[in-house]
Amino acid sequence: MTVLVTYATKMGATASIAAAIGVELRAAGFAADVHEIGAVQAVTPYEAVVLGSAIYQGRWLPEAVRFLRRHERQLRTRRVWLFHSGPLGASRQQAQPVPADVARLAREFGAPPVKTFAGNLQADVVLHDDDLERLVGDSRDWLDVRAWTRQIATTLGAPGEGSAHDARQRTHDDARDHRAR
Ligand SMILES: Cc1cc2nc3c(=O)[nH]c(=O)nc-3n(C[C@H](O)[C@H](O)[C@H](O)COP(=O)(O)O)c2cc1C
Repeated sequence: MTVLVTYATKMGATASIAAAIGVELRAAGFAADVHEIGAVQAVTPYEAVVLGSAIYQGRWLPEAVRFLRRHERQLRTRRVWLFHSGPLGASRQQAQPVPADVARLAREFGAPPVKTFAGNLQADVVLHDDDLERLVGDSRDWLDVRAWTRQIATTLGAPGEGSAHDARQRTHDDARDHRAR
């Protein structure tokens, strides 16, 4: 089974989280492709998708939301996990609200609750902004990232296994989408 791990980032923190998820999935025996969202043409080669975005001003990066919309039909027949990266400093462990557009799509996919990961803020990004300057630093929690990924691996089951019914359903839906284009 190959898992797609894809992400939207402005400053790289979410990219490193996605890379760590890929490493952990491979350690669990899965094939995992890790790509920035703009580099992904199709989700059809994948049985499961893990997608994350950085949060800015309470919202996901627009390319992440566009991706979810563009691939909505295919994602409905795949296992989907979503995460976002944001909180810093003293609030780093606080789960962040899921933007309404993302929450609606997550429901469509039957995805589990969106996971919040703590983020990273580099000093050069926030020069002359006193509020943000106080939050500068790397709050990322690699143990949290690994633990969440292990749960995904457990849910996906042993590598190579997969419901034949699920696979048939995906093939059927993908073929229908292809004809509809
Ligand atoms: C201008 C600005 C706005 C931000 N807004 C939020 C926010 O609303 N919620 C949040 O949790 N984090 C917020 N953050 C923190 C970033 O999400 C965090 O630094 C994240 O890890 C950056 O990810 P990236 O490096 O992948 O772009 C903000 C950071 C900046 C610089």
